[in-house]
Amino acid sequence: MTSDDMSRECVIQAEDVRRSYAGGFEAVSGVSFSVARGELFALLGTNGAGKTSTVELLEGLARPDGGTVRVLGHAPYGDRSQVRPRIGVMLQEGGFPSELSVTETVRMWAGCTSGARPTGEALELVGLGHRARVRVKQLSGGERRRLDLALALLGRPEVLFLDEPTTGLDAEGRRDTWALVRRLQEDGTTVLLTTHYLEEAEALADRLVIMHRGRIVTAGTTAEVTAARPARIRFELPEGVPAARLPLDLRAAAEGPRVEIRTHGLQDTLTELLRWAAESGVRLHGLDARSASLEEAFLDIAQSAAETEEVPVP
Ligand SMILES: Nc1ncnc2c1ncn2[C@@H]1O[C@H](COP(=O)(O)OP(=O)(O)OP(=O)(O)O)[C@@H](O)[C@H]1O
Repeated sequence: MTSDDMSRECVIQAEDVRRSYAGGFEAVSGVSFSVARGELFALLGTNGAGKTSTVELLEGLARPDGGTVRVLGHAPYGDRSQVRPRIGVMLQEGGFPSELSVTETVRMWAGCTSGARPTGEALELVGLGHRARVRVKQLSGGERRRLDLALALLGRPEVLFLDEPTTGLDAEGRRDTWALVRRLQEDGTTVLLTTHYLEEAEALADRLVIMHRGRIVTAGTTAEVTAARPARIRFELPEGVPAARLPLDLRAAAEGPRVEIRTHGLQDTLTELLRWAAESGVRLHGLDARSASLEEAFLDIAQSAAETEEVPVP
């Protein structure tokens, strides 16, 4: 974070938070992070890592069994009446009465929301204006997600909790939602996002954490999280050019004509490769060079976390 970020008001704070379920199973085991005003913070993790269990504490749906959570300076469970009007929550399952039309659903919600946006505006924001009269039961899965989002945005929340906001949306719907989330953030909304789409976190998040089995295993910006992982260069050698002709240190990466090189010095390795190709008059088919993605970092982290947990066979 820059010093400017650090001076910004801390809007969400979790400190050594714990949550257990009946039977004593601890789903959240000492999680700490903070989110500044206007920041988009992503909570990522393996299945069952404890993301939803954590977010529910921030939304005021349950009280932590240990540690503290603060949203806008209040305890979200204990001071619910202070926090609830200022936050928007998009849950994984909206659970609307399916016989109501889209407009009726928004109006019903607006009835219990102070300072609600006009119904038409809320629907236009999420691209559902043309479906206003349709019954909820006739909406597609993606359209229901949009309705969930419209309801979360109805009260112009200062803090928005988005739990898997683009599940079921097609590629265009996903991009539209991303653009909307960016606009809200530009207007100063603080966003806490949980998602399984790492590309989504990469596109939107200022900072993120990755959880596994109730704990945070990595935290930082996307660049920080991916920095330690090698970049990748892929290409295919043309017929008649054996891998043995590649520079010595690049040969080991070849499997037949297909070559995949992993490197911590992308620029130097690429320069060496391209110089060799130019000098040898070799055309590299399908050449693709990229820094490590969040997805690769995530898979690495999940795999190494799982390996350290493996119980040795006696
Ligand atoms: N009501 C409950 N009672 C008992 N255990 C629960 C309950 N809710 C969740 N759990 C357990 O707590 C752990 C964390 O669940 P949680 O839903 O928070 O994970 P998650 O990271 O959101 O998972 P996913 O990515 O799969 O949605 C899981 O092992 C889950 O089975």
